[in-house]
Order: sequence, then structure tokens, then C-alpha cells
Amino acid sequence: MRGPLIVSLDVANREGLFKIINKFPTGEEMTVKIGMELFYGEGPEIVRSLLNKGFKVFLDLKLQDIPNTVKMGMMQIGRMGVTYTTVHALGGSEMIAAAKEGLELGSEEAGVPTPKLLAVTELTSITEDALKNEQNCRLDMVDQVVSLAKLAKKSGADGVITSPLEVSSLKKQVGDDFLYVTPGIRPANFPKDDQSRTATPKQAAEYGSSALVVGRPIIRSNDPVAAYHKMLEEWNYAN
Ligand SMILES: O=C(O)c1cc(=O)[nH]c(=O)n1[C@@H]1O[C@H](COP(=O)(O)O)[C@@H](O)[C@H]1O
Repeated sequence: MRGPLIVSLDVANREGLFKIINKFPTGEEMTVKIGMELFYGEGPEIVRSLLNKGFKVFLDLKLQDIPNTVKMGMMQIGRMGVTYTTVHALGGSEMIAAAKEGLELGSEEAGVPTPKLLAVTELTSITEDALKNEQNCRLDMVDQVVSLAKLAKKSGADGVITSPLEVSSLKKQVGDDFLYVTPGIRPANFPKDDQSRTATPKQAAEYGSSALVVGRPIIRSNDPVAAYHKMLEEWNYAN
């Protein structure tokens, strides 16, 4: 079975959040992502509100700092009862291992399951050109993503965030026993916005993504529930 289609609730405050989620029927099993905009605006209480309503929560704060700072931050996240959280793989092996340790310590202390640690490889907004000319990376995008995913796996992450376009290479070179969570998802004929490495839900399923992350195509739709179900169906029923 495919993993979830995670709805990215990129809004500024709880009013904006509840305007969207109250449209969904109660009992709808959903994983939602809280990112820096809502978390910085409303604080950890917003995570608790969503957990209390029965949502699974992906808390995406993309930590990157020295290992001890990340470990202590992840201890706090580990206590909350979220299902997934993120670091930047570019923080390096020691930082990723420290993040994992912090999550384990925090979740154990609180008696909740340990969140899955996902390492962001190259953001889906980054083009091949920016990789070469701004990051001065010698590798092509796919090789760079594979290299960061190998580092993340070796350091104890449960998976990576990457675009669907790299997933088939990742599965071959990094293995099937790792999560490949992919944003940059756009329905056919939908604007890319600031994303550059994009695919449709069907293409992502064909490439082998483990889970999708979708924001604007759902939350900015006139009918977010219909947009969610349409994309979910495409994701679940692609071959
Ligand atoms: O970590 C992420 O979730 C993430 C990584 C990445 O490389 N690209 C990316 O778009 N995201 C997040 O995925 C969501 C995508 O939103 P939309 O472009 O509106 O579908 C946003 O919340 C981004 O912060």
C-alpha cells in the first residue's frame, strides 16, 4: 500500500488553518504538515490541537545547526507525538545522528512513538543550474541527491525529502528500506509556482515515491476537499 498524501497546511494562523480543516468530514484519516509559517505564528499549541483532533502530524521545521543544538531541539519535537519531522541533510552525519538521538530521548521520556526523521536533500525549488552555479556542486542533481540520501541513511534517518524525479535512482542506489517523501507535486496543467522539480501524483507513484506532500494545489483550491480526493485517487490508483 502507498503511504499518505500529506496535506501541507501552509497558512499564517489558526483561523486560516481551521477554515481549511473544518471543511473535511470528521473521521477523515489524514496526515497534515505544519511548517515554519504556522508554527512560528502559533507555537506548539497548534500541533497539540491537530493531534487532539485525530490528525497525524508532520512537523516540518528543517533543522540545521551544530549537532548539540539540533539534538536539544529534536528532544522537544520528540515529546510532542508527531509522526514525521525534518532536518537538512547538508547539516552532515553528526548532526543527523544527533537529531535522531534527540527524537529518541524526547519520545521515550514522553512515552510516545518516535517520529520518523526525514532529511531534506536538495529542495524541490532548486534547479540543476542553481546546484552547479550557486552551490558550486560538481555532481548532477540526481547524483547529489543519492549522495545525500546515502549519508542520511548511514546517519540514522528514516528517509529523505526529495523530488519524485530522483526516486527511481534512489530506490536502486539507496534501497527500498528507506522513505522517499516527495513534495513538488502538481496536477497536470497546474502552475509550478516556486517549485522546479515537479511531477503529477500519478508520475510520483510510477517513480516509486513513498508519500506525497501537497500544499497550494489543495489549500488554495476553491474546494480543498474535492482537490484532495482527486489527487488522492490519482496517487492511490496509479499502477
Ligand atoms: O520539507 C518539505 O516539506 C519540502 C522540501 C522541499 O524540497 N520542497 C518543498 O516544497 N517542501 C515543502 O512542501 C510543501 C510544498 O507546498 P506546495 O508547493 O504548495 O505544494 C511546502 O510546505 C514546502 O515547504
